[in-house]
Amino acid sequence: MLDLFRRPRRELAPGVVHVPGWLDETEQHALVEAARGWAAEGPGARRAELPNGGRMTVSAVCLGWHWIPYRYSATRDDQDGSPVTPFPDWLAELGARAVADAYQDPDVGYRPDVALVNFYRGDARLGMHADREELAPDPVVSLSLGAGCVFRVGNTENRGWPYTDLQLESGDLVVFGRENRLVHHGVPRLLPDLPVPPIGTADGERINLTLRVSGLNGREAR
Ligand SMILES: O=C(O)CCC(=O)C(=O)O
Ligand SMILES: [Fe+2]
Repeated sequence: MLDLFRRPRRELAPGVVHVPGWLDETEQHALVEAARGWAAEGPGARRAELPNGGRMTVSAVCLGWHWIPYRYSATRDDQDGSPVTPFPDWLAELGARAVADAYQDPDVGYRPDVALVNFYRGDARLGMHADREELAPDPVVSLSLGAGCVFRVGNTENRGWPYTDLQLESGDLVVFGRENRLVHHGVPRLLPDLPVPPIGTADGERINLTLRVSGLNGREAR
């Protein structure tokens, strides 16, 4: 169906692009299935412990490199020490297509090797932060599935004002890179009352994947 009322692609700041409804329902469903598989593998998803002793409210599993606040490792050092789940080729190809579409540049080369797969329920939220553990300057690709949320895009200087709040829905793509690669961002709350297509998420559940280029090139992280 010709979707005349689709929310338009929007560049929020240089290098920060929101593409609503980028994934179709079939692709969303496949990603939810894949996320369930990764979350069930080995020690599974976990709420990572923060340096202050608290735990994140978001539960996550990593692909390619294991992210622990705030470093990468080849092994799940905060779990059973097993090797991290490999990053699949098909996901790298999806990431390349995402960046090409968001930046409207078919020749943009993008080869992600890390994914953080985040599971949100209820009051789960993500405080303002910048993704700065990567050594490469390439953009971050964010794919949203299931329940909607408020996504806060701030500035590169600090975690506060100025910022813009946007609504992310199932299937939405956000890419942030270029001069805003280190922009602060976060998820202050879910929007569980928005309609969600039947893609296999539970009531009120949101799944988000961020794809990144680690720049670690097979080297052991710090
Ligand atoms: O859940 C989101 O939309 C953002 C996730 C995020 O910023 C991260 O994993 O670093
Ligand atoms: Fe992030």
